[in-house]
Amino acid sequence: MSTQDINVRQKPAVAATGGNTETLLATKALTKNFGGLTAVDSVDFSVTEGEIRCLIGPNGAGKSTLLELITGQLSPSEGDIYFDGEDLTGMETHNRIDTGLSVKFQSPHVYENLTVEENLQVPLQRTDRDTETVLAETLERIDLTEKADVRASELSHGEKQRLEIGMAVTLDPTLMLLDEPVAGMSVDETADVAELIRSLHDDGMTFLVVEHDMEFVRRISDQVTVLNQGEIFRQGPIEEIEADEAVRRIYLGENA
Ligand SMILES: Nc1ncnc2c1ncn2[C@@H]1O[C@H](COP(=O)(O)OP(=O)(O)OP(=O)(O)O)[C@@H](O)[C@H]1O
Repeated sequence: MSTQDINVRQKPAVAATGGNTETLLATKALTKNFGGLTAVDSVDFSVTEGEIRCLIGPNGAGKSTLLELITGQLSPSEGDIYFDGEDLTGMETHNRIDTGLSVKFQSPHVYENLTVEENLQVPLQRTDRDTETVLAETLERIDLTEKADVRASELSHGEKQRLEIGMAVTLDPTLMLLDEPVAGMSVDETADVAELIRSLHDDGMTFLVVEHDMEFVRRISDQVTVLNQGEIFRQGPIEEIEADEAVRRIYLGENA
């Protein structure tokens, strides 16, 4: 891992270069059975370098299962996962993180008794990045510089979520996986996280985001994948997805 400034990434965003279409993550016929239930059903899914891809779908569609297969918390029943040209299938979660994959789960996984800065130091122990520089930049980026010495237990829900995104950011991942990053947040907190994601994206980070909050999806993503009953139901720009009657019936009808 390099000690580069986190604001100066080696791989520029698609937005900045205007046309990189390299596939970063790909699943091939990925399947997960839980007994008689097929939660993820032969899914061919890909994320292109430089994009913010949102994964939506009704409750029980298989979104979290797909994410957990990608992170390695679950093993597939069948199929393969490729990331940055490497076959991840069968690789342990911590080794996947070393390939440039980082994840932030739905509920904050911060260390309540540690300060904000100490929390950010935990993932940095895995790397040879310049701790002082990365800490200062990450604190500023997640807008918690003023609270660097405050215990995580004292933070609001939104601040904890930003801190956990910050912990993932310290690893300078190529692909960030976020599971419902704005669940339970106020409108203002949601806007802050949207801004944080967009700014990380502008610096070249690729995102795969599972989210129910359609206003948030509209703010951050161009391309959306709709999962239904373990299968890809639709993929396309957010405007098309929102205008699609069949999608509205299976999903947006609940939230529109
Ligand atoms: N460990 C498990 N054991 C058995 N069944 C499971 C397990 N995990 C998930 N499932 C089932 O797999 C299906 C897909 O669940 P999953 O949590 O992936 O859906 P989701 O799209 O993330 O839903 P939500 O939006 O409610 O979080 C559901 O029917 C769920 O009950």
